[in-house]
Amino acid sequence: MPEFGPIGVKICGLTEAVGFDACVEHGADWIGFVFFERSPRFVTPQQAAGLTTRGLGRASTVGLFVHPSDEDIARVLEHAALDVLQIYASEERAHQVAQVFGLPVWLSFPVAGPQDLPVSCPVQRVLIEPRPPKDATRPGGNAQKLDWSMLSGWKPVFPWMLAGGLKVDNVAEAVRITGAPAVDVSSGVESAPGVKDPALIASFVRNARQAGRA
Ligand SMILES: O=C(O)c1ccccc1NCC(=O)[C@H](O)[C@H](O)COP(=O)(O)O
Repeated sequence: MPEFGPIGVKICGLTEAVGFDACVEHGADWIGFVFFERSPRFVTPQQAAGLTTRGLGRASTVGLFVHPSDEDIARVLEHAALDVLQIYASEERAHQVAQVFGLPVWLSFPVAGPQDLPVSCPVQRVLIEPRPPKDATRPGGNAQKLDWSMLSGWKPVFPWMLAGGLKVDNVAEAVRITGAPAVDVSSGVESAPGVKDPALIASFVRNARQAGRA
């Protein structure tokens, strides 16, 4: 798998070949698939498998699961080759998933205030995301932005990624303020929920990379 450069870029919630191919062409480090049925970005294991084969060896694939059982994950892995499991669950459950499947696990940390920022990394990487509103129908992918200033004094020594409300025109500022080593976007590179826009993907990757070099 490619090593990521100054800043890692993940594009999440791919549902179709046009968007997937744009991620590969423009050099995204990770491409994410959402296995959460209530999401507009939901894909079946078979759909994900069809897409992952298009980018073999050129980008890592990430499967996103919300409070999954082992069977939920196993059902997907029967079809789709995933490099990383990103989960919304407790730290204990994330650790268990890593042991059961032997794959790198990333855990989402919903953050409402500085008290929610993790002090250690229970798995391979943590995702720092805004805590969703109470009436949200999903725990992420809501185009909701974190108050980045909250992270300015937070200096983790473990791998992490910034997510939530990132866009072509704010990713550089987000990286500058937070010092994020990697960024994750979904809504910000879409023309409609679940439909990725190749031009926005290209600009997002370029702007994130430039920010990482600054
Ligand atoms: O995207 C979804 O529909 C989704 C459903 C359930 C859990 C998480 C989900 N998305 C998470 C993400 O795609 C990423 O965290 C993303 O970077 C943040 O989303 P966005 O604010 O839309 O860029």
